[in-house]
Amino acid sequence: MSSNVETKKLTGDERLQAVQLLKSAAYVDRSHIWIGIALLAIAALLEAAGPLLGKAFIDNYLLPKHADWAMIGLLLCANLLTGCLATWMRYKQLLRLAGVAMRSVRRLREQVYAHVLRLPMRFFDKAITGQLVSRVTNDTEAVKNLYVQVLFVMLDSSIVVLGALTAMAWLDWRLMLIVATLIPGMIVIVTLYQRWSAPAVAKTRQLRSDINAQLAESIAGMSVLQASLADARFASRFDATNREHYQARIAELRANAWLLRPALDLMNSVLLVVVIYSFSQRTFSGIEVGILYAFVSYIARVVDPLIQITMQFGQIQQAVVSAARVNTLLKEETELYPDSAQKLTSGKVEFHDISFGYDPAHPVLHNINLKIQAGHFYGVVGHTGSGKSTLLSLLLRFYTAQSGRIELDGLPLAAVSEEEFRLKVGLVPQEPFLLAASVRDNIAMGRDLTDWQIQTAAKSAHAHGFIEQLAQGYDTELGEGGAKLSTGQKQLLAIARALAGEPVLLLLDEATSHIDSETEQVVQTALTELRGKVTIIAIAHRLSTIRDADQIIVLNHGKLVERGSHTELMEIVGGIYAKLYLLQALEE
Ligand SMILES: Nc1ncnc2c1ncn2[C@@H]1O[C@H](COP(=O)(O)OP(=O)(O)OP(=O)(O)O)[C@@H](O)[C@H]1O
Repeated sequence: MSSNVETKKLTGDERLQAVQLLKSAAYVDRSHIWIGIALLAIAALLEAAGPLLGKAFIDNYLLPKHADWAMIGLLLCANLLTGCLATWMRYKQLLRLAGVAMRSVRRLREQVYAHVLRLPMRFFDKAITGQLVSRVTNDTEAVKNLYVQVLFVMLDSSIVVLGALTAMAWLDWRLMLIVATLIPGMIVIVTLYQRWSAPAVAKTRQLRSDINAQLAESIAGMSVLQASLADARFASRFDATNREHYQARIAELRANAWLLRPALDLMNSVLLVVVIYSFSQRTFSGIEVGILYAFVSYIARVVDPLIQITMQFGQIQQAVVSAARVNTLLKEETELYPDSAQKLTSGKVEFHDISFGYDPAHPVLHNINLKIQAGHFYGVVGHTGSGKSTLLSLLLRFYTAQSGRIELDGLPLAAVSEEEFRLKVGLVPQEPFLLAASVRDNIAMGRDLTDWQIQTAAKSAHAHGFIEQLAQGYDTELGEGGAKLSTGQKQLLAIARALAGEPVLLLLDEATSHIDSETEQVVQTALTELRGKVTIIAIAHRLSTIRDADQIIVLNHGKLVERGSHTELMEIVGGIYAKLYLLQALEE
């Protein structure tokens, strides 16, 4: 995830693809863009007419003392009208172009988020949460800046400059050429400024990303952080990063204050001196004064837009880098499953010679062969790190085995459509993930379930009783992470959620490790009642949970070493299960 785009220079290809992404995000709004540009052009041209009207007033009426009030009134009205019209058109185009920018960023954000939701679990093994959040928020925001800057500031400024230069050329092309020297002069100054400030700008961005990452990390691990009295250490680490960020920002502003503004102001003043001096060299006639007025007005008008144009190059660069990062994320491959109509009905599972390693060079599962009968209850046990969760992850299609095959209902796992698979394979993880939503929403999880289905699932999970006791029953809002429930209740709710999809296969990954013995009894009863209806595979550290399973599978260092019922396994002299069981019995 921490792609090389983060730090290295972009290649031509990456740049091209990033620009393509930017174009495609705004493509549907292209008609708005053209209308916005047309409005902008008209507004800029109307504004460029102002000094010309001023010049006509000075040269034709003020200096010759020609009091033609009708014409003077007409000129004033024209000035007022062009000003008002230009303002109105700017307002209309701002609405259009800002709308395009906002919608483009919204589309891009939705596209990125939808993509992230479909990425395989192996992606999240490497992903850094803070960076990922930054990709979806900051980087797409930088892309929005591009639309606002390029479409709005650059176009606006270019049209203003072009209009002013054309009017100046019409008045006096030689003087216009003098003014036009502003353009290369400014490009030099701004390029120097950007070179000087680039390291500080890059550092600021990096540090902002670090701040995000630190925040995300501390919030995710808040309980551990507070319990281990690490808050002071984390706060001082955060302070250090924040201070560095502040210093980098100050360095950036210093470059602006010391180099950019003074150099540009100096150029502006020198240019005015040159223009006024060249006027003084000519015959001082009434007509020249009007032109001088128009020129001074135009110079004042083009300086700012020119600064804006040159300053935008850096912004564009940043937006392209951001778009390239977003693009790298969008290019992360998602798993594609067929749109097959095959239905899962029985929940029979077969592992055929499965070997797998997160790093293929270091397998964690070796030649697993296992047939799991439909409707039966299987327990999986083994020492820590023996590969139990990995076995479930393969079955859940989170990862794909390097060799061997897994079949569900006699079909290769990859042949089942995503919708059917997620509907018919339920998972109860060790940490129940609850949304800050109502009990009902937490069970339905966006699926189109009826109240009856939700309640039936809750009853099967033995959760209905405590839900009814809650203040608003199924409508009770649970707060973030299900803060209002006990750990056991959360787990029962997670089981209800898994059952609500009416799965044929239910997987429990240490669902009873954190709950009290009483709730464990409830879970055990629920599992027993599901026998014959749903195939259950439960990993359990607490062996009492799976004691009554039809079959218990024992893994050791990634190999399937024992299998059988509790009684059968207890009879194996020196067997791993028997040892684990006796050890737990002693502890209790
Ligand atoms: N996402 C991962 N990336 C790389 N290695 C992993 C990943 N998840 C697990 N492993 C490694 O794979 C091996 C098997 O881990 P697994 O989680 O399957 O064991 P487990 O039997 O479920 O352990 P536990 O009982 O502690 O949960 C371990 O060596 C572990 O370090």
